[in-house]
This record gives sequence, C-alpha cells and structure tokens, in this order.
Amino acid sequence: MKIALIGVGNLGLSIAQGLVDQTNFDIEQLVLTKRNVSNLDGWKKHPHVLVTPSNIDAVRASDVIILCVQPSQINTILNEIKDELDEKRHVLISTITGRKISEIAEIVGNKIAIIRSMPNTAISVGESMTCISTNGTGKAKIGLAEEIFNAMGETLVIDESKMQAATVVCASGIAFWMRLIRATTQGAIQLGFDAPEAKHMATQACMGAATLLLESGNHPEEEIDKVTTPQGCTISGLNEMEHEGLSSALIKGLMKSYEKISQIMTDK
Ligand SMILES: NC(=O)C1=CN([C@@H]2O[C@H](COP(=O)(O)OP(=O)(O)OC[C@H]3O[C@@H](n4cnc5c(N)ncnc54)[C@H](O)[C@@H]3O)[C@@H](O)[C@H]2O)C=CC1
Ligand SMILES: O=C(O)[C@@H]1CCC=N1
Repeated sequence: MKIALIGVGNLGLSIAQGLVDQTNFDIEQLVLTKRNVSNLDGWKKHPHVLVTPSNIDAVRASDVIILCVQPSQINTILNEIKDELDEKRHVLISTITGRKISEIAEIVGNKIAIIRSMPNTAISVGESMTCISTNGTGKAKIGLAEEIFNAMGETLVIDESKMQAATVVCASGIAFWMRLIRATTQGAIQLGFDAPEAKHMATQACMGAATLLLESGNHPEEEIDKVTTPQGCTISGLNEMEHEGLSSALIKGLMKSYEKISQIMTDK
C-alpha cells in the first residue's frame, strides 16, 4: 500500500508511528508532508518512508491520501492537490474535524472516494478507537479504510451525521481520560507517593479498568459493584465524587466540546 500523510503534526505523526509499527499489512511507501520538514529527519530511518514539503509529489506517489491538517487549512490543501487526484487510483481520507464529505467533494469532485476517519492519538501505539464514515463513491473503499485503521486499534463505521459526536467521545475523549489519570496522580501524590510512582499507579489502574471492561463485556457498574465493599472506602470516595458532580462534569464537558465543533464547522 502506498500512503501519503498530508500535514504531519500531532495527529499525522501519531498515525505515521502507528503505520510503521503495525504488522497487519505491508507499506510499500509512506510519504509524510509538512510545510517545514526540517524536524522530520528522524523518520527517514524507517524503510519506505519519504519526507517532502510537496503535497503534490506526495499525492502523485501514493494511492491513499490521508489529510491531517487543521480545519482552517484543508481548503488550501484540497485546491492544491485536486488536479492530481485520480478517481481510479486515489482514496482520500480526511481526519479533519467538522469538515463534511460534501464540502470536500465541492472542491475535489464527487468521483473520488472520500472517507472521513476520526482516530485518536493512541493510534501511535495501535490502540485507537477510530470512527469512519463515507457515502457515495467512498462506499467501495470503506473496507480499505477499515483495514488501515483496524491495524492500529479498533474501528467503527458510523453515519457521517455522528462524526462530530465521535470526535468528542473518542478523539477528544482520550484527553478527558488522561485528565482523570492526572487528577488521580495528584491525589496519589497528596497521599504520599512520589510523582513517577503516582502516575504509574494511576495509569495502570486505568488500563486495568479499561481492559477488564473490554474483556468481560460487563457494564462499568457491574464491575464497580465488585469493588464497593459495604461501608468501605471505595463507595465513600465514589459518593463524594458524585456529590461534587464528577459524572455531571464529564457529561457537561462532552457537550461543551460538541458545541465547539459546531463553531469549528461554521468557521471557514
Ligand atoms: N490531535 C488530535 O488528537 C486529533 C486531531 N484531529 C484533526 O486532525 C487535524 C490535525 O490536528 P493536529 O495534528 O492536532 O494539528 P497540528 O497543527 O499539530 O498539525 C497540522 C499539521 O499540518 C501542517 N500543515 C499545515 N498546512 C500545511 C500545508 N499547506 N502543507 C503541508 N502541511 C501543512 C502543519 O505544519 C502541521 O504540522 C485537525 O483537523 C484535527 O481536527 C482529529 C482527531 C484527533
Ligand atoms: O481538539 C481538537 O479540535 C482536535 C479534534 C479532536 C482532537 N483534537
């Protein structure tokens, strides 16, 4: 597979790392683009990885084009590369928050397969929860997108109307979970552990909770009931957190994040 990552910043580099580390499919060539490639020299050590400031060269050399620029930058990119896109060869995958397939098609036409993908930065370690959507000509290539992103975590194909919500829950969501880990770390430090120990303990406990739920298929409250000994310390802590609005704060934060995406969608 020949892949181009257009605009490798935080997300693009996370996807690049996931791609070079995954073993599910062969990468014949991976081209990374950025306006200033001076800090990408380290990537040249990977076999089949090329680095270039030229988006056009990247498109000409690739079959799958993954857009990783900021929402305000996508139209410039699309106008730059549109004449290089071949509907018989190229698949265009956009990770751009709030930019609809129809908006992309307005610039590149609707003959090219256009797919939206919403991964998170855990894609760099092969543990992304990636939501994918497409319509029209993209439907024939949805399996290819699933193959790519399944190699770096889990995928879920959803209706495009839910992509903003998916962004909040899964892409922004990883930051929400890391904030909870940080808060637990702060509490552990207050209870006497040094910072590295506290972070390790909080992170491993979080991974244990997630792994337990993923492997058991149980509802979180089923597993919580196994921990909350009557009149024990766990239920005391949980109830205090709820008195302080823990669940409500997280839900309100998700809704606020969703509201912000609506603003991003109207900003051109
Ligand atoms: N960071 C994250 O966790 C996630 C980000 N996204 C989406 O991914 C996109 C990128 O987000 P980030 O990586 O955080 O932003 P970023 O700002 O870190 O990366 C964007 C990159 O695009 C490059 N770029 C801009 N114009 C360019 C051009 N004309 N040619 C080549 N490269 C160009 C910039 O130099 C930068 O490296 C955004 O649309 C965001 O909504 C989606 C899911 C998760
Ligand atoms: O914060 C943002 O807007 C982007 C989309 C999800 C993660 N980063």
